[in-house]
Amino acid sequence: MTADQEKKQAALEAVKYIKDNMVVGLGTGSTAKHMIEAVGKLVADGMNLTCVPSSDATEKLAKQLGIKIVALDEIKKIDITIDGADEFDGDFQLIKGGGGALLREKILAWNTKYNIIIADSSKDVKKLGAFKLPVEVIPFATKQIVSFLEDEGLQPVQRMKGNDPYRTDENNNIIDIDILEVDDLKALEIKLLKVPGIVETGLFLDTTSLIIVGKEGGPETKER
Ligand SMILES: O=C[C@H](O)[C@H](O)[C@H](O)COP(=O)(O)O
Repeated sequence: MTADQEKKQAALEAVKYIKDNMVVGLGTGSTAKHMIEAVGKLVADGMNLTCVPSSDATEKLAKQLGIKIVALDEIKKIDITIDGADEFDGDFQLIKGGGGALLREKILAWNTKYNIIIADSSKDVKKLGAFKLPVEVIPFATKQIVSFLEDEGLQPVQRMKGNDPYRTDENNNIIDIDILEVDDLKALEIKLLKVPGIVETGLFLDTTSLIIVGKEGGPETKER
């Protein structure tokens, strides 16, 4: 099975949790894309769903598929959000933001009753950190924060798009850092979020309820 087939299998399994009249959070990325297409089919088949997108790209695709989109402030709580991840570990901790959507994704996750993560089997790791952790920062403070992260030994690299700094949907920059040697992720998260100008990190430590992994022989569902 290819990674993309695993992603699709996980996505199709996850949409089974969606019921009529739900408010659904739509994640971002290549795995989430399969899920959004499947949600589009549910809607085409007559299901009444209201969806909140986690990025401009997701919003665009959802609209093309005829999915009803609302802004987060138009609803009280999201019933289910289905999103991808760059890595997950045995404690349901994640690294997200490879595609730069971590800030809105984390806001959605926090405002969701039940968060489902869908992934191909390569995302399953013993310890988070082979994938660099994205940190979203405001442009005004980016250079200073890079320097701070260097002093912390986190080997920061500012994300670029060609010759220009990468910009998120919220017009911020991303700095990718190396956390492979970090054992206490909660302490790291607290330390980073205290720095003025750091808006959010791609560490999702306690929002996930269910992880569905695409696998040869059928999807594996891990419940927290
Ligand atoms: O910013 C992007 C998101 O956090 C994605 O959900 C994450 O990067 C996983 O993306 P993909 O499903 O393309 O591997």
